[in-house]
Amino acid sequence: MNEKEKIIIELIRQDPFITQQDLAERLNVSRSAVAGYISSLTRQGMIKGRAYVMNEGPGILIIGGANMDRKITLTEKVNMGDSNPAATGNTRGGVARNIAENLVHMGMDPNLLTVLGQDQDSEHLRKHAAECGLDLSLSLTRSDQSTGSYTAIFNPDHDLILAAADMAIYDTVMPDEVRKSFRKAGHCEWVAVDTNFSLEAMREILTQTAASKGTKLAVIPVSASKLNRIPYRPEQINLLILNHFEAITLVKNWTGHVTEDEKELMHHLTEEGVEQVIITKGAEGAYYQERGSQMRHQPAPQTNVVDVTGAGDAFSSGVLFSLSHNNPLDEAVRTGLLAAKATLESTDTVTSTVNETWIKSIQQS
Ligand SMILES: Nc1ncnc2c1ncn2[C@@H]1O[C@H](COP(=O)(O)OP(=O)(O)OP(=O)(O)O)[C@@H](O)[C@H]1O
Ligand SMILES: O=c1[nH]cc([C@@H]2O[C@H](CO)[C@@H](O)[C@H]2O)c(=O)[nH]1
Repeated sequence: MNEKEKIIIELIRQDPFITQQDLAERLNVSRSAVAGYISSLTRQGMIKGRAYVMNEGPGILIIGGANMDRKITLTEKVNMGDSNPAATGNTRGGVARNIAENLVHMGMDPNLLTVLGQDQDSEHLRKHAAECGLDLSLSLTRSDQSTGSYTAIFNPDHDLILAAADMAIYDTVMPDEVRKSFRKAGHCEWVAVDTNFSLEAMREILTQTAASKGTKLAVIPVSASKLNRIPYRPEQINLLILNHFEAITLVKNWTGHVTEDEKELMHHLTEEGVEQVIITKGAEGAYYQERGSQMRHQPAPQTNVVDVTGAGDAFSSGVLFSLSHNNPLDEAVRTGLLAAKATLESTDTVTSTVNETWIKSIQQS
């Protein structure tokens, strides 16, 4: 390496984006002479090439259900034990999948670890994921199981009468499959898990997350009946987002205390060791608390409810987006409430209204 080449290397080290023209001026030589030095340095292996630096954003792994949802809305008051006139429709669902799709719309690049059958529903879910850019490369397939499905029946006012979940496929996920997927995923800033997988698989998810330095864990229950799939390791949970009824049930399961009071529910969950807890309560909005501080509350914004499915998932997506972009919990809850409002005002479980432009506009408001 001659003197000029040594200076060029030093200048590139100080500013990897320095142009050949700038180098020429600093060395008092022509730009074409600089081009000659650069090709010589490249041949010598001192310069490996020019590269664009991508903004990868925070890595986030979402784990849990990807279902087909069947929505049945009665057109008249329910008549139990009889045939009821209704309007039906199918949509994509699954708490983990809904959250992952919302995050893709918001401009993030989440990886979804789920399990799908080999049927029409899985074909539809895979095709849609490919179209919207949702990464399913870590997901598993079962040829002998049906893709998860969720059938919800609503009264004419859009209130849920009952829902039925066929999700046996999720119980087939084995801890060693979870281990392999974590190895493939590499480092993530956040792991967010719903409670569709079995307790054994969930244990492995918590173990793998704890073993990955600096990775935060969010747990988002899908229903009160699946709360027993959360391993009792509250101190490993950085963020717990659950609705009021789930909070009452979890506190009872974990501590034996029976209470409906938000302050007491928060107290118990944070005392057990959870770092940040958010309890959503329908039109009342969200209560939240960080361990060692006071409970706070934000009311839900005025909303014209069209369809309630997916509101909780949109809320969780807004919170995860905001926290993974290093915003404080107050701001994350505000984003969650606004995402839930947009979803409630749409018939879609995941609404395309909540997208990158939307995120920018609410950040400025
Ligand atoms: N009737 C409503 N009016 C206004 N906002 C609502 C209403 N219902 C739900 N929300 C919003 O959605 C958020 C989540 O709703 P909720 O507490 O019912 O959780 P969830 O049971 O997980 O929801 P879902 O199962 O319907 O997705 C609330 O915190 C609130 O912001
Ligand atoms: O047990 C479950 N019930 C419902 C859901 C999903 O909840 C979504 C609405 O919040 C809906 O899409 C359904 O599939 C799930 O993933 N597991």
